[in-house]
Amino acid sequence: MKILNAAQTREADAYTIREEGISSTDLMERAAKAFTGWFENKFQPGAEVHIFCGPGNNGGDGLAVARLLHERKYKVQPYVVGDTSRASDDFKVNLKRLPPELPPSHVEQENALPELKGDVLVVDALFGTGLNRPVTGLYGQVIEKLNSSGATITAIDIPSGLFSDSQTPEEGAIIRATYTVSFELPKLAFLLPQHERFVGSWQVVPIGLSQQFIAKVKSNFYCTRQEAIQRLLKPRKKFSHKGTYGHALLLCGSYGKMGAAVLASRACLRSGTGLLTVQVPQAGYPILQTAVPEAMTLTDKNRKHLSELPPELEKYSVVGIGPGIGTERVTKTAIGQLLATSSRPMVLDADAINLIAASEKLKGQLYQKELIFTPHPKEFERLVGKVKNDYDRLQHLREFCMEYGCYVVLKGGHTAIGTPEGKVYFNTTGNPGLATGGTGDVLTGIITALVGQHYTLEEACRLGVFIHGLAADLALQTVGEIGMTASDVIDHLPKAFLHLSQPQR
Ligand SMILES: NC(=O)C1=CN([C@@H]2O[C@H](COP(=O)(O)OP(=O)(O)OC[C@H]3O[C@@H](n4cnc5c(N)ncnc54)[C@H](O)[C@@H]3O)[C@@H](O)[C@H]2O)[C@@H](O)CC1
Ligand SMILES: Nc1ncnc2c1ncn2[C@@H]1O[C@H](COP(=O)(O)OP(=O)(O)O)[C@@H](O)[C@H]1O
Ligand SMILES: [K+]
Repeated sequence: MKILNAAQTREADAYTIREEGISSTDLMERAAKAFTGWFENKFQPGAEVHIFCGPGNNGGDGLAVARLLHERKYKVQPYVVGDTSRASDDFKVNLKRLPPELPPSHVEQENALPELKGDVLVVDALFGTGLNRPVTGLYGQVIEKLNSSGATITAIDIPSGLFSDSQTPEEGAIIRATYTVSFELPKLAFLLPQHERFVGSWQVVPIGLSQQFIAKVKSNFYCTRQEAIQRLLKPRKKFSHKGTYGHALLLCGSYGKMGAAVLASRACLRSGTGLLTVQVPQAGYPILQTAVPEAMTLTDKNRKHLSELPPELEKYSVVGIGPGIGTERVTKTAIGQLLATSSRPMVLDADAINLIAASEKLKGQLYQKELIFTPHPKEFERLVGKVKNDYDRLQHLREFCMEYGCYVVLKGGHTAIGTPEGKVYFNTTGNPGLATGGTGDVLTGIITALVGQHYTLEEACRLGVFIHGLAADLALQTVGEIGMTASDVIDHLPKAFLHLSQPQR
């Protein structure tokens, strides 16, 4: 699913109106109906609903929603906030369409606002994607008052005051919504951790914007949908054999962190690799052989740390390196050798990233290779330097990927996958149960297995991140978020692959 910026969304609206020969008021009615449908599923009729409308089309949506919810027996009170003498045309049309028994309350100064009780519902229709400056003055005061009311706030399209695709200036007030119901596509702002407290839980409702327009408009940002991932999944062939599905090599673990090697290995095997060889320091040999009998285990000459590469590197189809390896000097040397000698695609995680980040020499060896980095935000900052905010982080992500021609899986709530073309795919699976040690090692194992099975690097990143989150979502049903461990995620990988390979109803 493509993510459009505010200007492109306006163009999509205009294009749809032209193509379908409808009026902008018709499109607004569709949007209001879509919102109302969502609202009816969420809240019982009879509830008290206070709808705050600004001067633009978002306010127009609010007025149309007020009329529709009133028809559906909610106790609605619309408010028209500020000077609406220059309100948008569709706002005016919908103001006129309010039935006589539903007169709007005009809020021209803050003290005209009623005291709202915490148990009422608020619909925020002050500003949408037409916001062009930070919200201050009367609108800002209204937003602060709504935020402190304790009411359940549902934002139409986007929380008022939040810029949809660039950093909101600090002085602007922003609605803290419990729910945000967005039209047709999500906004970039929803996917950034810094906006969690404003956006709350978000949903997209279709309003029939032109798919033709959306398909041809250029965007660097995408949200991954299950249907797209299902199309990537390759069924296994009847006469295939273990050689068909790649021979993965994992270089993981150090004294005290052999668990990382076990987790990455188990996840790799549960993600369809044909063969797996794991090289661990000597101290890890009995551990690996016992915990992961399906894997072949090689040992380093060093007892505690990775210090050398296995012979015949080229016989492996992919190399995954990093989980639990530590940052010893000998390990850094081994990574230098790997980058210098291997022509295979590589998945670089954890301390492999930290060692590279700390060495200009190693960074210089990254060009012209097939590389996937899987940093969490701290590791990413070690690679690219301190970032100012989430938008800045995305910019660094795109620049890093374009400079080195690599993929970066920037992990987090909506993991962002950067590509060498400067595209970013946001993942849509996963839950806070994943916020526990070892789940990143699991992801390394999964992506390594997929690259070994000849998925392209982009496919391996997108499918790998999606399936990792999906396994965690399936694990929710039995272990919940709090009790979830990395091993639970591995245990649910088979179900996750099954789920993806079955046609969805
Ligand atoms: N007819 C259409 O094309 C559709 C539009 N839709 C709605 O329209 C919204 C966008 O509408 P608009 O483009 O009218 O934009 P807004 O409703 O966000 O409002 C823009 C108006 O607010 C003013 N404004 C912007 N920032 C301000 C600030 N900080 N303080 C005070 N005033 C400020 C602008 O000068 C302009 O008059 C979408 O978010 C969506 O809710 C939907 O109804 C779908 C169909
Ligand atoms: N709140 C969250 N919601 C969804 N996924 C999360 C959340 N927190 C962490 N994750 C995921 O969990 C994994 C954590 O990886 P990482 O930080 O490397 O852990 P570790 O190094 O302990 O294995 C990543 O895939 C990340 O996207
Ligand atoms: K809004």
